[in-house]
Amino acid sequence: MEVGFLGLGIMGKAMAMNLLKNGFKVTVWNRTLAKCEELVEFGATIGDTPAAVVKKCKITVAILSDPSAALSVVFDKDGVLEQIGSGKGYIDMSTVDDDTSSKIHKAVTTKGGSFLEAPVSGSKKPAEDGQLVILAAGDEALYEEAIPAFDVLGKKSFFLGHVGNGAKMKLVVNMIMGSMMNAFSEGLVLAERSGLNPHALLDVLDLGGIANPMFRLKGPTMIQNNYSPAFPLKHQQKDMRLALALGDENAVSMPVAAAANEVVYSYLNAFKKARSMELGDLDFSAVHEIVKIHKSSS
Ligand SMILES: NC(=O)C1=CN([C@@H]2O[C@H](COP(=O)(O)OP(=O)(O)OC[C@H]3O[C@@H](n4cnc5c(N)ncnc54)[C@H](OP(=O)(O)O)[C@@H]3O)[C@@H](O)[C@H]2O)C=CC1
Ligand SMILES: O=CC(=O)O
Repeated sequence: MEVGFLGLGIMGKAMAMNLLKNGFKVTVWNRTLAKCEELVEFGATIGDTPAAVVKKCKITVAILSDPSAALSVVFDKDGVLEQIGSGKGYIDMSTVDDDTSSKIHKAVTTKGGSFLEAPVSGSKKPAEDGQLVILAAGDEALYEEAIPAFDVLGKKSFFLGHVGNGAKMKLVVNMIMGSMMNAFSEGLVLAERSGLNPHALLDVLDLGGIANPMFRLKGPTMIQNNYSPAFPLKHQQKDMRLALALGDENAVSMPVAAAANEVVYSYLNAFKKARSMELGDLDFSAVHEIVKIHKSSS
């Protein structure tokens, strides 16, 4: 199966590599073209533009940073729309809001192509290991056609119905994750400042009812102040922002998520403040630094 792949960031690189290692023919494009070279060593072909990739491949997958990147790759000059058409499928795996996804869906289908949104849950390591959870919605025939690729990329795929449902599911999940990360950071700081060993806290958490892979994976590195990016903080803040907007649209009050994103006691704008301190490219667990700063200054 020949697949086009747009976007070779942390996730895209790992995912495209998995496809190559599993026998797919992959044509890649990335805004910073130099990032394509590494994949060529593993058999990838480079497309000069998104349009060139779509022209060559029956199915093209994209995973890009945010709504504006997702729209730009489709609608700008040399973009996906220039070559999409009957018999071609476009699968956007970026985390975006349902409005963005719907705009892309409308444009692609107006030109006769088929569209699937398929954001993923799971971070750099699950992407490398082919253990993502795929949250697909849109064209069911394209979903069925993409199953061999999804089986390589993920451990489980969900088909959630019409376009927008995948985007919304992903935002709900990441809203919960962002709120949990704030609470976890506060717990680590509270343990340390009250004279407890934070490693003992991790052991206790891991044996109880709130044990989870995120605490297990991130806890030890957070204690070491190591925020090497797997899921960049700037993307987590984008997801909190989009989830809060979804809450607004549906008249759902989300004080915990709002607090995580906007106002938590006196460290206002936890995620936003972290961005302004240029922590945005670090892992989202770097929110821990903000909690620590606040706890020192209060
Ligand atoms: N990292 C993670 O753990 C997870 C991330 N996600 C989501 O997946 C998506 C990608 O994440 P990740 O790989 O971590 O992000 P990265 O920041 O590592 O990569 C972003 C990608 O988007 C491209 N890009 C950004 N702006 C534009 C633009 N205007 N036009 C064209 N291309 C652009 C970048 O190109 P360039 O190289 O030129 O900058 C790069 O390929 C995001 O939506 C994120 O929320 C979902 C699950 C897990
Ligand atoms: O979107 C991030 C993730 O870990 O999932």
